[in-house]
Amino acid sequence: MSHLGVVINPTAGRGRGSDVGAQALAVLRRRGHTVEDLSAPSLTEATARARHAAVAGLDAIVVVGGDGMTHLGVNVVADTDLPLGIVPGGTGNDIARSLGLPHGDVAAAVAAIEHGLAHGPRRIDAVSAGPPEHSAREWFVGVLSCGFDAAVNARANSMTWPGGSARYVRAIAAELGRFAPYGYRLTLDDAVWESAGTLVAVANSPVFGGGVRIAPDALMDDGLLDVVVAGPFTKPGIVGIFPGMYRGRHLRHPAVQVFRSTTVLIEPILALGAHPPAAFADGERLGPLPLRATLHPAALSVLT
Ligand SMILES: Nc1ncnc2c1ncn2[C@@H]1O[C@H](COP(=O)(O)OP(=O)(O)OP(=O)(O)O)[C@@H](O)[C@H]1O
Repeated sequence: MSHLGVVINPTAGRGRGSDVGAQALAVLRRRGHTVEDLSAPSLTEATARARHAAVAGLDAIVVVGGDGMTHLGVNVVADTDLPLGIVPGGTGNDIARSLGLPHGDVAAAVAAIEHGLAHGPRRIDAVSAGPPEHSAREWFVGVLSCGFDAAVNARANSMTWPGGSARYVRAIAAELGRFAPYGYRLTLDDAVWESAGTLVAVANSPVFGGGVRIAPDALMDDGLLDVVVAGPFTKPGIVGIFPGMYRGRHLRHPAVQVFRSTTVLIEPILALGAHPPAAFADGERLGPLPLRATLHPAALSVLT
């Protein structure tokens, strides 16, 4: 039996997180594991508690929630041998889905964790990102984005009403109203893309934003980032391309390109367009450009 540190986000999945978390604790304890509840009132405090516990002889950290909680777990265990278990309880759960983890079924999620504990974790790539001139880095495993969707995300987070997906509809409308193409320079392993653009997504996994297949061919264990860039769309152009993105159809558009690279430096070029919005990674705010993202092969152990 294992010694597990569990971090629950009670607010995940529009408030379902605390129920899913209570179920996860009960199932894990019933299965004979020693469980330490490391949850806290905020993401920052939960991260600090998990970091503290991680060095005290746990067999794994288990997060309960959405992509934000996976992001927390990744930032605790990346580049160590401590494995990460995920009980999906978020709204989108894009990373858990990309890993093929069961969602909506706590017992099945716990079975996947136990399978990983018994047979050894799966190693996947993780990405570190931060300002090029500083050593401070944050990890992610999903998608970093610093285009139109990041502006929408930031705006939705600043709104107090309405709730749920209606908030995103309102945020999209507001951001479309003020949209002008952004100016970017991307320096990749063997290419430079310098252009006005609408979207830049640095993808380790294929899906973000609650089911948008932004980089359909991205693999989490191929040692490469899929860097998706979109040229300067008009406002109707953005509206037109969006529905097809759930199926990855945007890649057929001549203004959309995908680069593969192990590292990417993203800089704002104001001579080419507006200042791009601050980046989000795994759905969490990362910070303003310039940013460098570097892929670390097999840097994360996940229980699947
Ligand atoms: N007690 C808490 N512990 C951890 N995170 C919390 C807590 N309270 C609020 N949060 C916030 O929850 C957000 C992460 O939510 P999470 O991703 O787990 O669920 P979700 O948004 O419903 O799912 P998804 O991202 O998959 O759509 C973070 O931005 C964090 O600030």
